[in-house]
Amino acid sequence: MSVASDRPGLFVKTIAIIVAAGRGHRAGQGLPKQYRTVAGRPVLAHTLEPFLTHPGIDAVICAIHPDDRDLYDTAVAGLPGRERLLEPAHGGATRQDSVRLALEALGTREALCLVHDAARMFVDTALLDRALAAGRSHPAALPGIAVTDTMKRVAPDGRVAETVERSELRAVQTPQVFAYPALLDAHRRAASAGRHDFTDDGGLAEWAGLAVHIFEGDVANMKVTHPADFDEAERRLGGRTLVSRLATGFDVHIFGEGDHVWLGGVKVPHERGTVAHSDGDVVLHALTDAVLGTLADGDIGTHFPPSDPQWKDASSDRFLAFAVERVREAGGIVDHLDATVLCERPKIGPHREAIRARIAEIAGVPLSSVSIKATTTERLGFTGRGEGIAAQAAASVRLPESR
Ligand SMILES: Nc1ccn([C@@H]2O[C@H](COP(=O)(O)OP(=O)(O)OP(=O)(O)O)[C@@H](O)[C@H]2O)c(=O)n1
Ligand SMILES: C[C@](O)(CO)[C@H](O)COP(=O)(O)O
Repeated sequence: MSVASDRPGLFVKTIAIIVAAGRGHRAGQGLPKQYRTVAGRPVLAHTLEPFLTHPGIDAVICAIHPDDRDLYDTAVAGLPGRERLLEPAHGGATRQDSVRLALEALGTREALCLVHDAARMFVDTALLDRALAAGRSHPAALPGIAVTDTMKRVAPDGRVAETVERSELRAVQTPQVFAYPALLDAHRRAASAGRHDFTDDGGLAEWAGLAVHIFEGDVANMKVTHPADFDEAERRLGGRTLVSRLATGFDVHIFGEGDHVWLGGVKVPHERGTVAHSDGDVVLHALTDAVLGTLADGDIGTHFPPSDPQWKDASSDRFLAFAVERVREAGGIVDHLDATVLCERPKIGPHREAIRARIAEIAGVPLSSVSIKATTTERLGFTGRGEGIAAQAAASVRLPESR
């Protein structure tokens, strides 16, 4: 595993940094992409396994976002080679910052260092073998693949400025490999120079004056970046296709004594409260049923029976979080949550944005995936008479076809 230090040109240790602190904005939905499930496992677990089980790699460290510790712990639980995984470092605002912070956290000297994107989940042993071989011969080496399309340089107005000679071009991937001290020095210099915008370590190493070499990459080593990449990743790992499902939910609570109601996880002042076993949050209850409906997995009462004293006065956050987690465990993605509140009062408008934000937080979806609407019933019926409050909801998800 380790390489003898007294052999010139070789290294005591080989370490791998997996950068996993990004937010995955381009991937669109839900959790940061490295924690989303593909073929039943988080992307990060797929990515880590070949590194943790490669005989030429001594230790692996991830750079993670400080908010993601629980997701990270879940993703790495039970991985083979787990004992080689170091305590994660906190990443930074850019990929470049995340790499530097992981390098600083290592404090290793005589090391050969691989840097890899958590989002490249198809790295295999052969590519790692090529990376390690290249790293032993060059201070900096990157996997590259020849481009097969004709390349144009394009002006901001869309006009083609020139056709670029493609035989000289390579699309560069990770794992990129470096001598640890040279890479740390290059990162420190770049940060001191106010540069935080290098999209890969190869570019930063080049800027720092290192001789950067290319070795053969792998066309299969894609980076999951856009939503469609997840469908492609699922297809490769088992031929599963995601299909859309839509379901609805409905809930009612009677008004009783109190000075507030809970709506979408937000405490809304009102001259009445709700009579309920839990906190009586009709919005979260209707949404929970809608999400469970997409799985044909019963309803809120199936999983949290009102007869069970442990749910007495329970905050309804956990009901929706549970339902969303069921979708994710099934390898699915929650695409959209929509609810309409039916009541004469309280007025929902002033609380709408707070409710949307709270639901997005509970469900782990972007704000743009949550919609809250409200209507009176023109003084008709129980809501019109102010006897109670109701909510109806819809949820759309994508689930593996086999579900
Ligand atoms: N501040 C950041 C930004 C990115 N990354 C990591 O760098 C890799 C490649 O970046 P990219 O695909 O751009 O990921 P994101 O930044 O998460 O995606 P997006 O740009 O769509 O938000 C990912 O594994 C990502 O987690 C990181 O560790 N720290
Ligand atoms: C490091 C990288 O994967 C090499 O192709 C790429 O530069 C990451 O780019 P992004 O802008 O972070 O998606």
